[in-house]
Amino acid sequence: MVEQIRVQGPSAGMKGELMIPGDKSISHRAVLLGALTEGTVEISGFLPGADCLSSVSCLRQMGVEIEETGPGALKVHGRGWQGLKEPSDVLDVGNSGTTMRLLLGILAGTDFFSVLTGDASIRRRPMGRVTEPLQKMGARIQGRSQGKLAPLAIQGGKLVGCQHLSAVASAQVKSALLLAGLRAEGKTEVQEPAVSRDHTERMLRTFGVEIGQEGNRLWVEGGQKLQAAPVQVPGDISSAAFWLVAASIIPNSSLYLKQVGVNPTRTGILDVLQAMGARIQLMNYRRFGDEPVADLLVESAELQGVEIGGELIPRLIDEIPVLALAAAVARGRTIIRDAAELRVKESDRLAAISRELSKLGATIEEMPDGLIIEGGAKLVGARVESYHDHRMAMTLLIAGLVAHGTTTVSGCEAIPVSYPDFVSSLQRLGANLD
Ligand SMILES: O=C(O)C1=C[C@@H](OP(=O)(O)O)[C@@H](O)[C@H](O)C1
Ligand SMILES: C=C(OP(=O)(O)O)C(=O)O
Repeated sequence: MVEQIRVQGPSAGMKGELMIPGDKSISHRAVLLGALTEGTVEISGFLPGADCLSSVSCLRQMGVEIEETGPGALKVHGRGWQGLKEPSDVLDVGNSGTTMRLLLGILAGTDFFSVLTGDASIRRRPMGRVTEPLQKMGARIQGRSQGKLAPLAIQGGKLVGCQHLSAVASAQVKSALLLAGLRAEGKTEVQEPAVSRDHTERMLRTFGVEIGQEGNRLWVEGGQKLQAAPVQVPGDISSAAFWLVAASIIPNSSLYLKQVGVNPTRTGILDVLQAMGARIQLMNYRRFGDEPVADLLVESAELQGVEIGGELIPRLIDEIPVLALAAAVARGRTIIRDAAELRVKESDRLAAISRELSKLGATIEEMPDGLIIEGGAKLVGARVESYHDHRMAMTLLIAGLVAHGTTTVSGCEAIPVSYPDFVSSLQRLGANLD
């Protein structure tokens, strides 16, 4: 993927059908949890994004055999915790926070030593939210900043079940602690301030694990085994979000997005766009295993500003950059609150989106935990920067489609982290790129 892409705008209406690539969160879990079963997990619709491939390569270093049997088709030969091998070199998670945090939860319950690192962005991201509760369960973890920053060294061993109260609604924290809990003595409980995505719980139940639940509080008893079952990965609503916004804000557009995961812990973007006046229809509602799926038809619409915050935020956390673009061209003001988590993603997404959309003519004020966006901007092309953040790069390319003139987006090499076909899909839909 080239580092820099130029877009000529404004784009004519976008029309057509798109198969949305596999869900990143579910793809990670299919291989990571698949490796913990004692059978063969057949996966279809796996996302070949760089982040998920980092999960695959770390597992292979731990002796897990993962075969590619076709496009998006993998066979994971599970080894159970006992069958995992001490990696003979450092595990590199690349740009993937999900790989690092879920692997920490798994490694805590092994009987060997591992070292985990990643790229410059990963080495800045907070890991104390996972390492501290794992240490409380008995894991021995060391790293920079008193074990809060990667590289991290972890010596697996005997764990004891604990009660954890997470300060953030984070599926990565919740998943790591539940996984460690499966290897701990007794009961492990995790409570989060709001519900985060629940793919781990759904997949663990599919693999035969019993999980207790009362509202935002979950618990597992240690010593449970995972049984292999096939996993069909739905399309990623976080990837569909770019098309939902593009088709809404480019006049005369109509896009049919196939096979999109519509798990209610992920559909905040649909609720908010619909509240803004977007024309989105859900069709052919069905299930892929335990995950709900639908096709989405989106057509251009006049959008209006909204105010969002609270429990909605974890349901659309990764979509906020592209939502900010929709808000910038909508009528009226949008206020986004309670989204300070965006400051500790691949980039500081609150700072990045307000700075870069402002360069295109948007009026955005950054708050410590959100954004105030004055809508009605007439965007004009400029040079913009993605900070090596895949979601920033894709948002800015869509912004370039509505801006008048040339928008030059740098940092596009990050796009394959979550959406390897994004640029070719844009071209197929007629976007003027070079
Ligand atoms: O568990 C997951 O697959 C993810 C959880 C979210 O992160 P947090 O757990 O840090 O909220 C999300 O932003 C990330 O893209 C993927
Ligand atoms: C934050 C993201 O992923 P991760 O935390 O896995 O790096 C993302 O994909 O937007």
